[in-house]
Amino acid sequence: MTTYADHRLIDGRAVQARILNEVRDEFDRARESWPVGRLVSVSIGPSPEIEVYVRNQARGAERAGLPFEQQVWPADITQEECKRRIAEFNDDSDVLGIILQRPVPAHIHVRSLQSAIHPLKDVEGMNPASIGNIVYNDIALAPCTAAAAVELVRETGLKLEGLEVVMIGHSEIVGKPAAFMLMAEGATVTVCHHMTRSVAMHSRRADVVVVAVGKPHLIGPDMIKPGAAVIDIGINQVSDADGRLHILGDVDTDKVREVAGWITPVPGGVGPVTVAMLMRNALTAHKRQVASGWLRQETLQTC
Ligand SMILES: NC(=O)C1=CN([C@@H]2O[C@H](COP(=O)(O)OP(=O)(O)OC[C@H]3O[C@@H](n4cnc5c(N)ncnc54)[C@H](OP(=O)(O)O)[C@@H]3O)[C@@H](O)[C@H]2O)C=CC1
Ligand SMILES: Nc1nc(=O)c2c([nH]1)NC[C@@H]1CN(c3ccc(C(=O)N[C@@H](CCC(=O)O)C(=O)O)cc3)C=[N+]21
Repeated sequence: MTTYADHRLIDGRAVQARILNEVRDEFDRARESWPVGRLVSVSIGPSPEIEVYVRNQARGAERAGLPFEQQVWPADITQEECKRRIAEFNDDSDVLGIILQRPVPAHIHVRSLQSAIHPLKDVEGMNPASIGNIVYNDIALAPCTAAAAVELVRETGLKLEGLEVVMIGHSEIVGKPAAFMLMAEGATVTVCHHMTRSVAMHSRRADVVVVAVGKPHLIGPDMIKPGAAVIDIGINQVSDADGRLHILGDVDTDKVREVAGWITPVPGGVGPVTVAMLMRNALTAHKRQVASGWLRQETLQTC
């Protein structure tokens, strides 16, 4: 197989560090004018898979200088009680943003809860209003993972205008918003899903391939144009022969890196940048809360 001199891994941890430093500096400045509240993470029921990224979010918040509160609600909590608690957070000016961790138990209607989070506190960009705004090219509060994918394409230095991008996977929280955001940046976007006749036929002619499916090693080197950028969003837990758990992306990284111009590793690629985008969204949410007078009344009361 040909090895291309220009292949390189994109270091998501370095991108994360840069963004978190910027966000931290901005929060330091913002605090001189207005109090900055805390982020509240809500998990419903125990879930080991959620724990990893909640821990990463907590670390990211610390590095951005933001208080982070982790709540775990009982697995048998009712939908009504969840909504009541979310409404309390909406009204609490010390709560900057609400993160509703997925998955939730089967009896909980997650979309309905996401709608209950006030758009000004929707730091994950999951409220239907936030997702709808993406159609209008208003991408300031976009879903963090989709935003991370776009950020990592920018990191390659490729000009997004006119770029041929193939998005593999079209879920509501990742693939669809990522496709819209890339369109907003001027890319020509093809979206593939499980009914696409030949994903390889599309991906092979793309300048950038973004993958969010959830199947380890779905994307091999024969599916990538030499020199293309590959953004691997997949996070799949697999156990090795000794029973130890590892995470793998959707891309066969070792083989694809021989062909690709740029590739994001897993771990150390999209995951850390997703956490950074969450903190950037928190900053945007704070600014919007100030601009809309949301924090004014409370501050006057405490003066
Ligand atoms: N790094 C991060 O921050 C995050 C990572 N993830 C990871 O990203 C991956 C995807 O997550 P998510 O979008 O929530 O997953 P979903 O299961 O919601 O969506 C998967 C998508 O892949 C499509 N698909 C399934 N099989 C194929 C196939 N063979 N070829 C092409 N498309 C296919 C599905 O299409 P259809 O609907 O037509 O079946 C669907 O649109 C997971 O590994 C998840 O862990 C998710 C969120 C955040
Ligand atoms: N409401 C909600 N918001 C989410 O943001 C959300 C979600 N639900 N459900 C599941 C996915 C998954 N996800 C990850 C984010 C970061 C890492 C991450 O930081 N990963 C590191 C380290 C992984 C490790 O330490 O094992 C890495 O890839 O390098 C992983 C996974 C967020 N998700």
